Amino acid sequence: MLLDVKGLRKSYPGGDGPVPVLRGVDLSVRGGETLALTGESGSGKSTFLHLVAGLDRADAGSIWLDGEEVADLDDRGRARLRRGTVGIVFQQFNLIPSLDVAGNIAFQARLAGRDDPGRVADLAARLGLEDQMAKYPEDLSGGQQQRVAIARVLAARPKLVLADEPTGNLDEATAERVMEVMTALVAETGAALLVVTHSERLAAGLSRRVHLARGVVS
Ligand SMILES: Nc1ncnc2c1ncn2[C@@H]1O[C@H](COP(=O)(O)OP(=O)(O)OP(=O)(O)O)[C@@H](O)[C@H]1O
Repeated sequence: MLLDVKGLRKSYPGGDGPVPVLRGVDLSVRGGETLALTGESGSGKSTFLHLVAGLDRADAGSIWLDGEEVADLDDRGRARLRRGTVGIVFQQFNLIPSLDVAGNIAFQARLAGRDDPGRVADLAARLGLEDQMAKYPEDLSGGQQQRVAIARVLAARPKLVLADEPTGNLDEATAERVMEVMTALVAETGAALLVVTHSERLAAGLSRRVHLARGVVS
């Protein structure tokens, strides 16, 4: 099993004490699987992705990712996990403003020691970014920034790709093309893909569907 989550709990502080968001989430994902994670706004989808990527700590439960317990890792171990094992496409893209598109796409792959200019060029072409390579993030549209964020993660060849509404800023045709590229590329590398989405259409194109409600996944 690539990802094995058990009994995951997370609360945030609230005025009247901690507010539980995740109340015991269980989820197992094999390499090669593509999943849609649905759930109402505020149900905890982003919280879940951040915990799996080691960006935040859970209150209880376990996250086994590629044979390692994420909670047991120190900062260096988490950094290593984010460099090589798991890649996350953030809702807000989080591109590096001082790097051009080519630099942004290659950045994570370089950190992971998987720098491959051919792959960067191929990803850029497949995501329709080939004419934007010398531009900086501030000169891109929202949809272009979103595609750079996707290319950056895929360039590093992580075993698990997490994506938070990765087509939220794209028109339907572009969204469809981007999802095709994402699923094709994870299939090529045997990776798994977990996509947060509100789109029925997008969810229908993936191999499994899970729903987060009342703090649990079903
Ligand atoms: N850092 C934080 N501090 C306090 N509360 C938080 C924090 N992050 C998230 N929350 C709360 O936790 C709940 C879940 O938030 P989360 O962003 O995980 O939901 P989501 O399902 O991803 O929502 P959306 O679909 O709108 O992006 C929300 O009620 C949110 O207000």
